Amino acid sequence: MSNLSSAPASGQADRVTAWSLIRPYWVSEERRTAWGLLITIIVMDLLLVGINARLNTWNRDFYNALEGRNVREFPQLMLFFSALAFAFVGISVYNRYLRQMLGFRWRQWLTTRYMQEWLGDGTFYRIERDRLTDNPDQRIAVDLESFANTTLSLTLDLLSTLETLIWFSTVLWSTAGALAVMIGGTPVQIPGYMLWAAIVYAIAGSLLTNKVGHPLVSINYQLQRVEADFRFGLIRLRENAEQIAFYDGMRTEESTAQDLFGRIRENWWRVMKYTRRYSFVLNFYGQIADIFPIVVASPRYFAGLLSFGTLMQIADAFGSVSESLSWFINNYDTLVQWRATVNRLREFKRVMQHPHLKESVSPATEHGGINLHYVDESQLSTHKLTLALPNGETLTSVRDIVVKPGSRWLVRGPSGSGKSTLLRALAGLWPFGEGSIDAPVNARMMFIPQQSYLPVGTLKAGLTYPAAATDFSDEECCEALRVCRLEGYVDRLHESHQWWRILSPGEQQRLAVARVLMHKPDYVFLDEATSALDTENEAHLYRLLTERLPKGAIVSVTHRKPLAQFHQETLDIARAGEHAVAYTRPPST
Ligand SMILES: Nc1ncnc2c1ncn2[C@@H]1O[C@H](COP(=O)(O)OP(=O)(O)OP(=O)(O)O)[C@@H](O)[C@H]1O
Repeated sequence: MSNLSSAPASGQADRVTAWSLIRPYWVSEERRTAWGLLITIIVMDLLLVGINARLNTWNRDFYNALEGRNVREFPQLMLFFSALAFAFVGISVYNRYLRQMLGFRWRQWLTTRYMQEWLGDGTFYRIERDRLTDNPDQRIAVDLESFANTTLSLTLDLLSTLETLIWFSTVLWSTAGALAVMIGGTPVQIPGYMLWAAIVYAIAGSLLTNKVGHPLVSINYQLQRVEADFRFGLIRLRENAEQIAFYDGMRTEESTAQDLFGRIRENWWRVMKYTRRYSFVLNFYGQIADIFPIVVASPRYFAGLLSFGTLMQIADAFGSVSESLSWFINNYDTLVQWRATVNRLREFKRVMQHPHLKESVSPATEHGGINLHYVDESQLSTHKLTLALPNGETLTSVRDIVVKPGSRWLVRGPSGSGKSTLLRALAGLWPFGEGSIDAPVNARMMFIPQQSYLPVGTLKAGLTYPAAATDFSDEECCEALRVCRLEGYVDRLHESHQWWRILSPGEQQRLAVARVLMHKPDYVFLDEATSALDTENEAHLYRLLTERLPKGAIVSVTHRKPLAQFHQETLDIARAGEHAVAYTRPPST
């Protein structure tokens, strides 16, 4: 039994945290490789920081050698520098290579999982039907990539930054010495004063940057959304190029595209405004950083307590410490984008985990919704079925029907009365309303809409969809094409095209019927599936269906009177309020 309207354990939905997005990969079946790569990268990072630290002492010796015009030590120092530089280059290159490898593996793992979750159990359909979230394609294609790579680089950079901080803090503490100041006439020693100066300097900068740049988080979230909307708008335009050209709708399309772009522009101005503000802070901070340590250390240098080499070493160490402490400032842009990406993925994950969430609070399902039961019977039946819209408004009530194997049903009714919605409910895609449906548990069902979906690929793949092309022989496909009067395409079975652009609507409808003939479902539901065909071709296809699926039930939604001859039962659907309820009557021509 499946109750489509079953409410989720609400409350759990909001528990999607950044950590719950990060964790799964690191405990997955790929964890060994993942941790192996991560640890190798961290070791390399440590080596790089070690080399930098060694260069810091080299700096002191180098400047002291220069100041003392020590020609003998100079070549040795250059040789040592070359060795360090070579090691640094080699480790850096492979460090980056492995980071890219790990980032991609993580993205690949996430993409596979998200695709499974999105496509599984009709979630993608419910998300679109109820408009639960925007642009899921962007979340899978762009946000996951950015999430994996940015999380990785931020974490690794933070780790090596911490190591740099510890290392160079010790250098600063030990080399700069204590500063003697007079407070209220009493001499006071401040040990490791350069370190304190670096800490105060970095904290002040971080607080200021956060204050100035904070609005960028939500602006970036919006920006990603409007960028995706704009891209989607252009894709729709491209997909419907012919129709737009027929309508001569270029002006309207241009203004729609301009409107969408206008929203990007609006957001972009805001991004620029706040970026300008925080760039001021960042640049002032960067400029002062060059001179600040020398100014602070100069009293001890002028007092002769520091050599020139040590002053340079202190300036270098101060730079490293304040740079490490300014990690937050330096990565503010990236952090802002990362948070926006995480928020988008959290929302997407929440919606995927609970695609029924909106249904459970919809007025249309608060009294139970339509219950779809899978029963061990060969017939399909409805009980006290009322179809409604997601907002609870009643569409129509449907008289109880029993669709037996081999029976032929005609569903009729005015446009918008709810005929397609009834098919959606029978397919388990529409929970809004009341009553129940008993569907045969092992029956194979096929729903054929007016315009059938054709995947990208060969004509054969389109014909055998949703089965794989390899599930049917070429002979079976050719035969199905021929009987549906598509013999002209028999030789093109293995050609790959965007077939929905090549085949005429009528040909696409014939292809859909050929698909049905090959799959031989127990139940076939045709929703205006032959509307693009002439009466003779339409009758030919219906004759084929009834002859070749003698035991299959056929349910047709159509406005075409001549089709009545192929059906024995009729279900008339009435709009709510126009007639009391929907009713059945014998077919009439
Ligand atoms: N996802 C949805 N959200 C809100 N309303 C919807 C949704 N899908 C369909 N509707 C509305 O439900 C009503 C019935 O639609 P349905 O497609 O079932 O009509 P129909 O009888 O098949 O019409 P036609 O004969 O024109 O194809 C329409 O008014 C439609 O706008």
